[in-house]
Amino acid sequence: MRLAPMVITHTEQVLREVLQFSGPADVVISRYFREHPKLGMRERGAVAEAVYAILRNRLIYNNFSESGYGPQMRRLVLLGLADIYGVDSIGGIDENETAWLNHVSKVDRSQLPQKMQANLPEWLYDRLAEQIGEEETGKLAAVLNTPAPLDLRINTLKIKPDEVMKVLSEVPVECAPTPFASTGIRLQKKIALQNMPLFRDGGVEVQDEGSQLLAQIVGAKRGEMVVDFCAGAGGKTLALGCAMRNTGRLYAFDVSDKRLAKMKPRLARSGLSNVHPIQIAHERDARIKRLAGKADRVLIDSPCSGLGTLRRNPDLKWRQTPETITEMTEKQHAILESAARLVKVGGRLVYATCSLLEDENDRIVEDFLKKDDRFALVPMSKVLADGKVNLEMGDYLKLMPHQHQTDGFFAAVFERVK
Ligand SMILES: C[S@@+](CC[C@H](N)C(=O)[O-])C[C@H]1O[C@@H](n2cnc3c(N)ncnc32)[C@H](O)[C@@H]1O
Repeated sequence: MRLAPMVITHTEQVLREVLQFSGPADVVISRYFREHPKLGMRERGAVAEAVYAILRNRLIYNNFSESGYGPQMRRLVLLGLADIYGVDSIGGIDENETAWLNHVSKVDRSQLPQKMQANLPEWLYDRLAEQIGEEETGKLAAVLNTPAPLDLRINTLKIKPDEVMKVLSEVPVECAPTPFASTGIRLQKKIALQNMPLFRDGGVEVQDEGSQLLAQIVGAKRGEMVVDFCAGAGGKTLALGCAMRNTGRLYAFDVSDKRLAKMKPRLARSGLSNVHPIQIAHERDARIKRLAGKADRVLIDSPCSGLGTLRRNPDLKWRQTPETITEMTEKQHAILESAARLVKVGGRLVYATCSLLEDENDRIVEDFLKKDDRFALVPMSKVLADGKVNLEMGDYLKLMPHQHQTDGFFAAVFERVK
């Protein structure tokens, strides 16, 4: 089916705003759709997909667009639509544009310079290449520039895994248990989950397998006191509450009331009653001090650059800079130091990010261990073996999209020994 010509103009309008990078792309796109309620579902899908394709392939498209003609924004949009739907499906383009698109579609992209193929800003490419080498960076970038699969976490308080599989097979949608996280299911295609009782009644939540695994390695148990220090909209809070079988006390702290508000409907669906969401002013808030030395487990799902989630948020690579990373690391040091106070002797502290950068990961935890001798690192290899997770790791959890088919995640586990 051919796309309506208006898809091009709508995409151009959205793209113009998204490329200013003054806010997240998904927020800009959602607002645009709210302001244009008459836009159909198919058109909305095409506009969003095209914008995401342009963000993912920006360097290659900029290069291709030099050979086209007409407004630059239109050229980028046509390249995005052609990549997703094929040249023949784009309605409203003239013969010259068709010929140009057919010409560039024959370019062998594997012959382009590696940095252009990676479609990453130069500073980020260089940092990743320094960490893992150019070849590996190329493989990582290739996967980061593809859409993520849809992973679900089963809320075992409400439903059994085989019942979920049965419901999904009736959709029908191809799915399989995730390889590492114990209650994960990976779907081969996106489905309209929001309308299904399976989702509405809290049987499943959307959550990347990496994020699920992170909650799993916290090891939260029945009856414990657990703190989710940067709980946000509660992705990991819900998984922790489920692991605790809805017993004990689970504090969900965050500085953002907006994010905590988004947790509310998710909590209601989940059936959890052991969660206490609390808005704090900052990481040294007096309300935190009352819990000092009392928590069995503290998870810090730290604010970070989010560069491990580029499959979902491709705009982040263009919005982050070396300066924003430096600011972020200052925050990360401060949060880790402060949240550590909550852990009781014998308790565990988990520092995690969805960043791929050692500056936000290894460097932060190395510095922490140097400064605070009450904590000892528990090697991730041991944490995973104890949790019967079949995954090879060294001292830290380092999930990589091209190796583990998850978002990029980092985690380190510490035990308070004195
Ligand atoms: C990676 S997100 C958390 C995602 C969430 N854990 C989940 O699984 O859905 C990081 C969170 O840290 C919060 N944050 C930022 N600064 C903070 C601080 N000083 N103390 C506590 N939370 C903070 C942000 O508002 C954001 O929600």
